[in-house]
Amino acid sequence: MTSDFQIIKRHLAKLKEAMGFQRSHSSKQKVKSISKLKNNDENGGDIHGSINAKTTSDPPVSFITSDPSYQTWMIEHPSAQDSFDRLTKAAKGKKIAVFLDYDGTLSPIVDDPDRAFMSDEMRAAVREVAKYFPTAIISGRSREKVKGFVQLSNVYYAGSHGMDILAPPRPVKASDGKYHTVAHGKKGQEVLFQPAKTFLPAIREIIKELEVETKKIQGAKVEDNRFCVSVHYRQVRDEDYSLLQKKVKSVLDNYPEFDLNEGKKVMEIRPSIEWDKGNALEYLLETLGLSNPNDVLPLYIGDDRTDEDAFKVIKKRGQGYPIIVSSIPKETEASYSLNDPAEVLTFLLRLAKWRKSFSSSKPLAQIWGIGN
Ligand SMILES: O=P(O)(O)OC[C@H]1O[C@H](O[C@H]2O[C@H](CO)[C@@H](O)[C@H](O)[C@H]2O)[C@H](O)[C@@H](O)[C@@H]1O
Repeated sequence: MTSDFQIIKRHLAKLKEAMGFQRSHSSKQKVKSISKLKNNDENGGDIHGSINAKTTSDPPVSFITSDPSYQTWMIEHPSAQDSFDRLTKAAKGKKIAVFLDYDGTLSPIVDDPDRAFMSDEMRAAVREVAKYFPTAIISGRSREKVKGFVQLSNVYYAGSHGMDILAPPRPVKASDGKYHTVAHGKKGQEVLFQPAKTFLPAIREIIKELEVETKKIQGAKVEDNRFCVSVHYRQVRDEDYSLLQKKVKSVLDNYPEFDLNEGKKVMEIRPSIEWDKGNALEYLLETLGLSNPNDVLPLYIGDDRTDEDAFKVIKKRGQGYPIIVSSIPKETEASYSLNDPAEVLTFLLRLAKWRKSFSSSKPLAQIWGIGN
């Protein structure tokens, strides 16, 4: 007998088909295969249907909520806010570990990447969450830069899309040992995990070449993310985009050991190694002693393609909360959604408040010996 659930699923699939949804490009997909990116929206061309015309700013909330494609999408990716009681009920007797992306999640997307500041309210919310849950920020930025934006000492940081992690020392896979460097910081002994270290000299060369090649393209910006590089085109004129793309590709032709991926109005260049935000999430869970999937629920909030790798890992574990930040329907591995960084803020505050309300135990800072 066909269940109601199956009927609804079939109905949704038909609706999606009618609206022109397609599977997303995985974060590993090269930019070479994506044409005409410049005029697409924030998401680098994932979106189809009625919202295709969107360029730099988000549609008004009234439009979003009345848009049928968004409503359909929300059935499959319900709001983490609306599902809060269900999420926390499932977490009873388990530990939650919180993982957060930075740009587009903790800070709104802005034109100048150097000015993507986090609000004091958001900082306070993350600080509060990290008092009760082990918390890590996993960003595409360099670890130092994202730490400079966040300015919290009670969270862990992974930069360069997870290729630069500073975490407590714990036994991890022996094969990882060659990428470790012991560091002594405020939190005592920590270990730097940098699996792309051998690529550093080539990355320096690439940055120099890109700076020369893109100098004459107004608005183009090369960002040094230490183990990866971003070439921004948010402020590049539409008519200059293909020239910029051509120049970036011509530099990379001499560096076949690097991949070129597409983010939000940014071309992201990174070493072609099997290491992404998903691996970083697993690594952190392991080093923080949180690897038992029956006991630990990882919660990951992110907005971009590279976050999909982390969503996949959580889905594969079968336990946890992959939450996408998006105000438009898009293909994702996430199970839940939040509209924008403002909703992320409300959600984080609620999470901390919930934990605090039944907490007779000490805050993590005291247990883990880390400050805030
Ligand atoms: O993993 P993330 O922390 O989300 O980093 C991904 C990229 O984020 C930044 O670029 C994006 O945000 C900028 C500031 O709002 C915006 O100007 C840009 O258009 C976005 O793509 C960062 O600057 C990149 O290096 C990261 O790769």
